[in-house]
Amino acid sequence: MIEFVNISKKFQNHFWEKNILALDNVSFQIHEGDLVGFLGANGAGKTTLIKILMDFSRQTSGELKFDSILGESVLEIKSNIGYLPERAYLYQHLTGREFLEYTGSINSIPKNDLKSLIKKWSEKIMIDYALDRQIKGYSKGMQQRLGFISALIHSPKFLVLDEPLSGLDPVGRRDFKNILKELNENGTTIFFSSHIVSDVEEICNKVIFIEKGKLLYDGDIDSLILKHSSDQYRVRYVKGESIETIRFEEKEKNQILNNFLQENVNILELEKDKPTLEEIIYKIKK
Ligand SMILES: Nc1ncnc2c1ncn2[C@@H]1O[C@H](COP(=O)(O)OP(=O)(O)OP(=O)(O)O)[C@@H](O)[C@H]1O
Repeated sequence: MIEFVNISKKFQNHFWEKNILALDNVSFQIHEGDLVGFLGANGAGKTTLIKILMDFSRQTSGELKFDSILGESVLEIKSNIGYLPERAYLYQHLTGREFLEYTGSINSIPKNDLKSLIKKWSEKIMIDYALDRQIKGYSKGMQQRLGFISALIHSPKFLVLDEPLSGLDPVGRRDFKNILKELNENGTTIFFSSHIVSDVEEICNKVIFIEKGKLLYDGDIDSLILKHSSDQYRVRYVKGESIETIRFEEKEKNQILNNFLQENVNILELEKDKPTLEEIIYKIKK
């Protein structure tokens, strides 16, 4: 659907300053139906790449390819993409409703549809109670919710979100993650940046990981975890008043489980001892 081919981006603000290589030969693809988490530390190059994707900034070299599912012309492609920037600028003097009416009209949503879409999304994203207040009185999380609606109100095929979960409380983060999952299940391709590995592990099927402008991993989360899994099993069981955990190799499995059965041990959990995505990312970085 979208392919980044050897994308590099250099910044040089003044001729006497050293170049900053914000992206270094980055190549990967986003396929239709993907829910992709774009991970990287502060300054890794996430926003730079997203700005190139959104055509707000030009790469120094490399190519960005869109396939025809998103449209033939630049205008059509843009109309099929919803975008939430890292720091969305929302017109502070407008009310939430006026702002959504404005974003809906620039996305050519008919007036009648727009009214019901604003109602549906503001209720779902739980900002309906503040729609008639001026945005300047909104908290950071409330502005994030409004920005999120403005990115998706025109039902784009592809959603690009720069740090959509920042500024939200734990309940808000959970709601947003559920909505992202639901949108993806209903066919929207989603690409979002984050610092929080566990959020990405929880909802994404694919991860792109960059460090100092270089791509370190691009692919499926499940196969990455499997690749880094050991041959060990982990069992949690009840022993007296406490819960114990032991680890053992594949070849010891039958013997240990037989022993547990004979002794009537209460097993709470038995699974392959696999690392979390966070542990793997930490390993890849080193
Ligand atoms: N306009 C610019 N001029 C000069 N350097 C820039 C510019 N924009 C970004 N950079 C540099 O490019 C590098 C990548 O920045 P970028 O904002 O893409 O990182 P990020 O991964 O989005 O970070 P964060 O998670 O902190 O938002 C940084 O070293 C940054 O200082």
